Amino acid sequence: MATSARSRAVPLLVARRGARSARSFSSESSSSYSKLTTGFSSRISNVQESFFYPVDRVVVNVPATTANLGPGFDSFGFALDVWNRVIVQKSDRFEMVVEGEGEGRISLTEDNLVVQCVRKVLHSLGKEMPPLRFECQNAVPPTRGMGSSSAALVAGLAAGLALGGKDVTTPANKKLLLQLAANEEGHADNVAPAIYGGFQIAFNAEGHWITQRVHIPDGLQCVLFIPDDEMPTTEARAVLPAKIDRKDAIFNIARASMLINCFGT
Ligand SMILES: Nc1ncnc2c1ncn2[C@@H]1O[C@H](COP(=O)(O)OP(=O)(O)OP(=O)(O)O)[C@@H](O)[C@H]1O
Ligand SMILES: N[C@@H](CCO)C(=O)O
Repeated sequence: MATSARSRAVPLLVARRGARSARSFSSESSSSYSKLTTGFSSRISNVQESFFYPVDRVVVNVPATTANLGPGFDSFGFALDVWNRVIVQKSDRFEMVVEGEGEGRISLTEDNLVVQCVRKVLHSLGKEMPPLRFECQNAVPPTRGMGSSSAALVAGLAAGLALGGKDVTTPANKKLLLQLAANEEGHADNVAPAIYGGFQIAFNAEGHWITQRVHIPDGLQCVLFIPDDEMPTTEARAVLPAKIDRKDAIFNIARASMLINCFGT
């Protein structure tokens, strides 16, 4: 089954050993090389150690992701070497600064997705959100199919957990982060690679989100075609049929399985 590709970044994998990746990104219609992040974790591990310390400042780096990979609708996604950085600091008043992609369009008020996520996590930990200064340095263009909302969700939730005293580098807290982020997003194909890096197969099993890494060859690069036009995920999903034929399901199962096998051989 395919989702609407109109106005979404379309990934094309090419093996280019030793080739350089793009250093910067633009939201203009363009094709661009981006390395896949094949490391064993995303740079979410950069969150400041927070065990037993009052945390005043948190820095989170979260990658762009591409999801719906081939036949893997809502389940296959991988991380790209394009990063948003969110710096959250205790302050005497609320402040939001957005630089880079989405500047001038992304909300500067407390309804910003990153802020909402920090507040939500702190609430769930029984804490009120203190006055905070947010600095968002964005390289991920919003509403182009590069997982900008997932990057914002993961950054906000991770920052909230860290401010609430959790060490988000531990496997248990990464798992918690996956549950929180996928529940917010409704599917895990962007948030799983945003948290764990690399190529992830993610799904929901009886209310619990599960993700598994697909080992991919080193040196793969992804060519992205990024459209000028924006397409919010809600609009793209709205054109999908609620049901699919058995023959379409069979078509998809076979190709999804073959895609994973191709990466492994
Ligand atoms: N850096 C950001 N900071 C705060 N909010 C953001 C940020 N980036 C995106 N958003 C929010 O997410 C919305 C875009 O989400 P949407 O799911 O439509 O696109 P996407 O995540 O870029 O695409 P896809 O999920 O298909 O890859 C924006 O309208 C904005 O509300
Ligand atoms: N699988 C998701 C990816 C984009 O968020 C979708 O198609 O909505």
